[in-house]
Amino acid sequence: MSGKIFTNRGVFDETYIPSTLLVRDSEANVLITRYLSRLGEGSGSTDVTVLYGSIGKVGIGKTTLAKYVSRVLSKKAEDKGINFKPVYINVYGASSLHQILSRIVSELEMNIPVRGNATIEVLKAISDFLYIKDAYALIILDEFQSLLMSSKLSDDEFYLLLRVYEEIPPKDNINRLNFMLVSQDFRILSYMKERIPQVESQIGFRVHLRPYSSDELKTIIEQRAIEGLYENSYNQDILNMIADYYGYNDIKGGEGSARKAILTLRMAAEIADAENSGRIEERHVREALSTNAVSNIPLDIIRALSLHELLILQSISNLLVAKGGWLTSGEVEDEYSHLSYAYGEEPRKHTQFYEYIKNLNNMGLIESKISGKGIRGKTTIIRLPLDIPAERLKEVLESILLDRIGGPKPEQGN
Ligand SMILES: Nc1ncnc2c1ncn2[C@@H]1O[C@H](COP(=O)(O)OP(=O)(O)OP(=O)(O)O)[C@@H](O)[C@H]1O
Repeated sequence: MSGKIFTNRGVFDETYIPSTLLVRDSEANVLITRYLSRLGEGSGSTDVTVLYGSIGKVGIGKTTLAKYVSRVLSKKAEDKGINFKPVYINVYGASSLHQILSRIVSELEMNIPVRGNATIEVLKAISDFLYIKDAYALIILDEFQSLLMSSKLSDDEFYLLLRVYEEIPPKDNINRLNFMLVSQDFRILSYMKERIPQVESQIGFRVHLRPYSSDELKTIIEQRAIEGLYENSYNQDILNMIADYYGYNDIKGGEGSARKAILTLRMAAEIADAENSGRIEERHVREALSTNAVSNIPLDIIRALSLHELLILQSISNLLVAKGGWLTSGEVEDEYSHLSYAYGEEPRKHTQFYEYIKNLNNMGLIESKISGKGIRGKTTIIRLPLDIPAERLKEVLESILLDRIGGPKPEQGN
């Protein structure tokens, strides 16, 4: 059926990080060198680096850079015989310092119970653990501004976490816990100044990421094309069209989003593939751009959903990707129940499920109506609004769920 376009669809996934970063490589190298020398040095206070983007610009590689740096650091540390443990946490929606510390404990694979322990005890345990293992941790806190803007952590708790070296001096005076704070834009610096000035004044490194220019986007999508598409299925003009469309410059503006450029290339490739064509042509790119399907997912709203709303939305997109059309609420509830177990969660009861459906409907994330009389009698039927593409939503939700609760558990619970 298909097979002339893609060699590896996986490289177009939102969470895929190439083995080398061709753009942002200089920022990556600076960060890697800095952390590496600190790992070697040992002593010193807690190191806090801030990585931030530009107002209103998304998909510009903040998360990618942070994860890439920690990946390379892991390898380099291993070569040097240093026990290095990177921890990545998206703190969007985190409810307390205790919860964040629990995540750190589990990422570090520490075998200690955290429930019932005071926050300070958990932090001490982390510090002791690193001391005993002679290990260094780099804690990446993504979407850090969301914490600063909420009142979930008190100022004291921020200090406790980010100046852990001062609060809990390690036994051998070697600081083993460092932080990288990732944020949407520079306002993180003023929020920090306001709430935690002593941390702000000690920031070791500030890295500002700008939206990508069209040349940078060309490099990024060419790398994906090489890794994921047959060599003769695309040409440079196709890549240029996409990169020029999204590329940012001071005169024309532009979104500068690598995410959208990559998705557009993928969509054009999917359209060509679906036509059983051997090449991606200009019209495929035009269609991918004009369906504009890449831009209609209200990320902010989706990220603010509760876990079970996310699971329900994920069930709906799974079913729509598989079969399209309108779905009955019964089949959505079944799918939701399976999915919840797969993620190790107890599905909510029927009444609550309906509440969630109502909320999602009110927020414009789904459409629902009562079906006319059919074989099954009257029932609520559901679909996604036409401008939200199920496949893309599915990917977005998978990545949000991965950040929130990790991937589905290997064995299907039910
Ligand atoms: N320098 C790069 N090289 C290769 N791929 C990149 C690069 N920067 C971003 N990408 C890709 O673009 C997509 C979006 O990147 P990422 O999630 O890092 O952006 P972000 O700025 O963190 O987004 P958001 O603002 O939504 O949090 C990902 O698929 C990522 O792999």
